[in-house]
Amino acid sequence: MSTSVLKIGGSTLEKLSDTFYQGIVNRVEKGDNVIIVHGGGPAINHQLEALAIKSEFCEGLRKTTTDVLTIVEQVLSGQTNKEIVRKLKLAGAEAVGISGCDGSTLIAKEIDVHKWGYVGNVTTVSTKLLDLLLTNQMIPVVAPVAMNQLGQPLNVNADAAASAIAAAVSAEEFVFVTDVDGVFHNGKKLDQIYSKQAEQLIADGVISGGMIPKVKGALASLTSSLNKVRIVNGNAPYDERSGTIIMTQVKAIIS
Ligand SMILES: Nc1ncnc2c1ncn2[C@@H]1O[C@H](COP(=O)(O)OP(=O)(O)O)[C@@H](O)[C@H]1O
Ligand SMILES: CC(=O)N[C@@H](CCC(=O)OP(=O)(O)O)C(=O)O
Repeated sequence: MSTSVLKIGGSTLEKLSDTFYQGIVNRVEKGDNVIIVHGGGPAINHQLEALAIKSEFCEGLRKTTTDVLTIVEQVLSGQTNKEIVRKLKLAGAEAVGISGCDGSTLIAKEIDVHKWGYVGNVTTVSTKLLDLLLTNQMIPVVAPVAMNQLGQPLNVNADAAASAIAAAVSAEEFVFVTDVDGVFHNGKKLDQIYSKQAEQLIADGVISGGMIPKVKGALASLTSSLNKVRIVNGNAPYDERSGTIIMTQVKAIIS
């Protein structure tokens, strides 16, 4: 039995087909463990705009005031999370939507209150609730809202939350599902990139914006049990050649 973590980006959520969800359910029926971690940046933007609440990004992270935090939690936990749960139910599986606050799944620490406000980096992952759900054939669907040690909710980038979870559950597979076919360089999709190359592409500005936390999250989760992470398009058919694979140099030479 293998454990997979799928991070579904807000960029692609609205466009995912029934076949995508059916694919997840088929895997669960075969006995695989699947954990979904989702984003929802565009839906948060939409709601903030509707309420005329200003929000800006600094180095890819949303500056999160008390007002922004309320909307982030409402949209991610209350809206986006439940939409995914319902899609999975329609596809034939039981799913349970949680946020990182539930069962202390994600404990985080403020990165820099002056710069970002209530934004955190995950410091601890508890896998208890995830295990409980998986052993009962329920798909955990995790919204990236965490808590600090004092119970203060913190907004966490969804790619970083997924990466922390993939490492904590020792996932055999970790996939970022987004709105592009993979990492592009000079107009061409890169089929695979090694860790050093990935760092260079970030430094050169080839990998920018929302692709940065994905590639950094992929690099952070690479271990001996997880030697490759894939970035794929949620709206394209999935096969062995799909997307961009991020892998460590050493593993690439051995395999
Ligand atoms: N080198 C690159 N290759 C592909 N996409 C890139 C690259 N650099 C930046 N991007 C951007 O990253 C985006 C994906 O990140 P993001 O919009 O945050 O998606 P998600 O909501 O799925 O997390 C792409 O749509 C693209 O605009
Ligand atoms: C701190 C921070 O920036 N949090 C993100 C959380 C959602 C997210 O990451 O959504 P995507 O995966 O769709 O980008 C935000 O507020 O937008």
